[in-house]
Amino acid sequence: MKIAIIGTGYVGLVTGTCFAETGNEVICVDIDSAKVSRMQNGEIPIYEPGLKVLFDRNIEEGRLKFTTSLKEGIKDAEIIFLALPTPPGEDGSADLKYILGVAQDLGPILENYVVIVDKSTVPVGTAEKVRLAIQKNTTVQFDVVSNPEFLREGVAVDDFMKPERVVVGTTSERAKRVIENLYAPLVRQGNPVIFMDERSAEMTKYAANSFLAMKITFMNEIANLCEKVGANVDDIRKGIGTDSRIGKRFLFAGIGYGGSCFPKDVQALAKTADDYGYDFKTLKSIMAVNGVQKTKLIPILEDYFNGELEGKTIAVWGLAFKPYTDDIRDAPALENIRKLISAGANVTVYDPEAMENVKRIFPQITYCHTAYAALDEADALMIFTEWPQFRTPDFEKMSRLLKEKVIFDGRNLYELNLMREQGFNYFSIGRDSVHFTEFA
Ligand SMILES: NC(=O)c1ccc[n+]([C@@H]2O[C@H](COP(=O)([O-])OP(=O)(O)OC[C@H]3O[C@@H](n4cnc5c(N)ncnc54)[C@H](O)[C@@H]3O)[C@@H](O)[C@H]2O)c1
Ligand SMILES: O=c1ccn([C@@H]2O[C@H](COP(=O)(O)OP(=O)(O)O[C@H]3O[C@H](CO)[C@@H](O)[C@H](O)[C@H]3O)[C@@H](O)[C@H]2O)c(=O)[nH]1
Repeated sequence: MKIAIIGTGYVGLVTGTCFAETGNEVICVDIDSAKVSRMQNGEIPIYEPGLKVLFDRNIEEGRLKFTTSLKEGIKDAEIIFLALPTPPGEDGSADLKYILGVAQDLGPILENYVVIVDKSTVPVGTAEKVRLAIQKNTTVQFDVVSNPEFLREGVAVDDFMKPERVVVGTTSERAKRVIENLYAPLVRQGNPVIFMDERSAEMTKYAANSFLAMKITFMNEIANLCEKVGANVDDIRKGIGTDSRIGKRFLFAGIGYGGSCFPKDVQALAKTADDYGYDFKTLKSIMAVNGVQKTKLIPILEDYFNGELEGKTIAVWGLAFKPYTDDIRDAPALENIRKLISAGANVTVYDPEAMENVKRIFPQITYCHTAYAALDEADALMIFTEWPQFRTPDFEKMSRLLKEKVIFDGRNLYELNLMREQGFNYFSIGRDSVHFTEFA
């Protein structure tokens, strides 16, 4: 099939590349001309494990192309995906200016029947808005389908190629057949393509993300209570996760959820609820709890240094909002670094992939080539992302480099007994602290 992808970011590029991999002819369109010329020269603009191999192969075999021209991109396309940004507007609702802008532009250039697919995360009613915006400017027949994307960054290729389910919102039989054919190679193992109406598909995406954000937030609150009552949240996680009604995944307590999706999608669903006059209390609590959780280690760090961070050097391991990505959108690390800087601390950081992106926000901090280099003469270590290489470090080397043997761990990487054996003061989430040094 001939497919056009409009918007070649994380979702657009993964979608385009993976559909090229299953034999389709794909053209990716983006308004960012620098990004398009990099891709035309074979350079991949994002770090996503496993994507580069597919990207290279499909360019080489002529199934994956890039352009800045919408008209050229959609020529002869049977399916047009909209994988455009839907950032929060000033009032927290999803800003539809990118989606509706492209929809306006599509009308006059459509030539034949086409299925237009919303892959972006969009509020209930958007498919209808897109349909009206296109219809204004064309007499050509088309269908608008809602097909929300559930991939996770860091494992996006796997999630896309082997989806647990594909959700498709459409009431058109013609569009349904086209989409069924397109996804057939990806759901061969028996995972379902679930058809529903457009509004339900749009709502499904927000419900999924908000539910997951709620699961994490609930565990973070259990963790906060564990600290007070002297219980261990990791044991609680194991104890409840084995109940299949609860499930093992997304129960890891830490310094809150971040990324380009959960924060904005929970907020957008809350805004939709407000717009419809429904007081969605759970969503409001999720946002409030997560807001505080992200920097909960800072007051503990301040107490440790008797309220004085001025002139202290704080080493940071991990900047990305999660491992295996260079994405720093709404990463908890950023807010923590902002607080450290305003308290007068010197900050030395290491992240395997995300340092270039953070340099644009915090040019004044020190970027190190290795995790250990960040520790040299530092007064403390803070951990914000659970990159695997931080899990079994050389503790003796760390002891030699750090001025004080103290770790503030936002991702619960180390067992408490290990920290006791290694002689580290250690503060984590939802577990007892380990401290050899008396502090305020
Ligand atoms: N990132 C994820 O993990 C993920 C997963 C599922 C769903 N989503 C949703 O998918 C959508 C896209 O997210 P993303 O992370 O890929 O965004 P992104 O910011 O990485 O990419 C969007 C791309 O669209 C381009 N663009 C903007 N206006 C354009 C226009 N008029 N014409 C052509 N291109 C244009 C931008 O230059 C950019 O390259 C959002 O609604 C998001 O909520 C994201
Ligand atoms: O047990 C957990 C699991 C995750 N997180 C945090 O939650 C955030 C989001 O993680 P994850 O869901 O793995 O990453 P995303 O790539 O943002 O993916 C989410 O957002 C995407 C965009 O909508 C959806 O497509 C995915 O299904 C959904 O998982 C990160 O900050 C994680 O550190 C935790 O704190 N504890």
